[in-house]
Amino acid sequence: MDALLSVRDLAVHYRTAAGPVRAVDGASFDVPARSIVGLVGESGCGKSTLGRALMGVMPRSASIAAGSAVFEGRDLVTLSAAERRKLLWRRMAFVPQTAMNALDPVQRLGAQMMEVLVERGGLSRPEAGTRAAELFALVGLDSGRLRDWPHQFSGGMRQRASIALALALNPALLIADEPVTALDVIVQRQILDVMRELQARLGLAMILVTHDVAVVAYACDRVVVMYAGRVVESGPVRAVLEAPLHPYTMGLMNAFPDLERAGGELVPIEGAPPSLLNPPSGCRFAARCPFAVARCAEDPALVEQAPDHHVACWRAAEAPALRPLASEAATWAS
Ligand SMILES: Nc1ncnc2c1ncn2[C@@H]1O[C@H](COP(=O)(O)OP(=O)(O)OP(=O)(O)O)[C@@H](O)[C@H]1O
Repeated sequence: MDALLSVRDLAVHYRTAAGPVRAVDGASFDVPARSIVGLVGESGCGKSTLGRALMGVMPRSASIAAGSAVFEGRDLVTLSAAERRKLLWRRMAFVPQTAMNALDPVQRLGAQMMEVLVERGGLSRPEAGTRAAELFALVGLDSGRLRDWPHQFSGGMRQRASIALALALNPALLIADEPVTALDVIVQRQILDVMRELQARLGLAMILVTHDVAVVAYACDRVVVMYAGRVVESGPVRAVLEAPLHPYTMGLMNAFPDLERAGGELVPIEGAPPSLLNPPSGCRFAARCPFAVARCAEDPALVEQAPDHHVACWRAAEAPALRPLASEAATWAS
């Protein structure tokens, strides 16, 4: 596969007084060029940590403990800080969890855009002015609004502006952390449409971090499902969401409303992900899994169960029989 980014056995730990929190504990997946990959899982599964580790924007207590992340042929894990900084914005860019974190509230949007284009991109001021207007148009904003302050924008417009800012220097990969979470469903769809359009028009690849499987279904080409710091299933969106092989993915599918149509009973997965301070041995989902068997006390490896469709579950071969059961609320009631 023509992967722009190849992540292998990546582990990211936080140092805490109670010991290391293994927030990402052996994650492997690929991001092919020109594709949108959804990184999905419940809160606390390590998605944001993984996205931030790839960008190299981590708190001081976090460190990459193992693994590799090869982007355009170079391992991000072993790059020096200076080499990393060169990639940031130019080859890979980040849209943080809330747009207000990307935007400076006391600077007009145009000035923020100019700063990136002139100072980081080395454009002349006239070139940067033209490019800023282009970028605003690209995300569906009127260039006249470059004179506005962030507070004059709605949530959706702010998200568009932070995407425009991330795109300023033509990155090949955009990592967006929960880009539509705080927005209502109609605006969510508009932003996801913008992201899809940009992907197609600019040939970008994106990693879209989200807790919402409906967002993945709507906007992504591929999906990586994370649970308790591990990848439990990955593959093309249609294959994974239409025929999930992991019970956690099956459970997530029941737990979210569809972005395009309401209806269908929502069934939550009982319980919560385990603490990553002392993660359980064996399959980490076993304690919440309605299909757990004795074998689940051993750790299942992530294997290619079907072409390009990876899963870490001892019972993956039985998935066709388990899926109908997983769609029943009674199965998940403890
Ligand atoms: N700065 C930190 N110090 C210690 N532990 C942390 C820190 N940040 C996150 N964690 C822990 O790391 C694990 C993964 O968190 P992370 O935020 O990456 O998950 P997530 O799936 O992105 O969830 P969310 O959507 O809530 O951000 C959690 O157990 C969390 O408590």
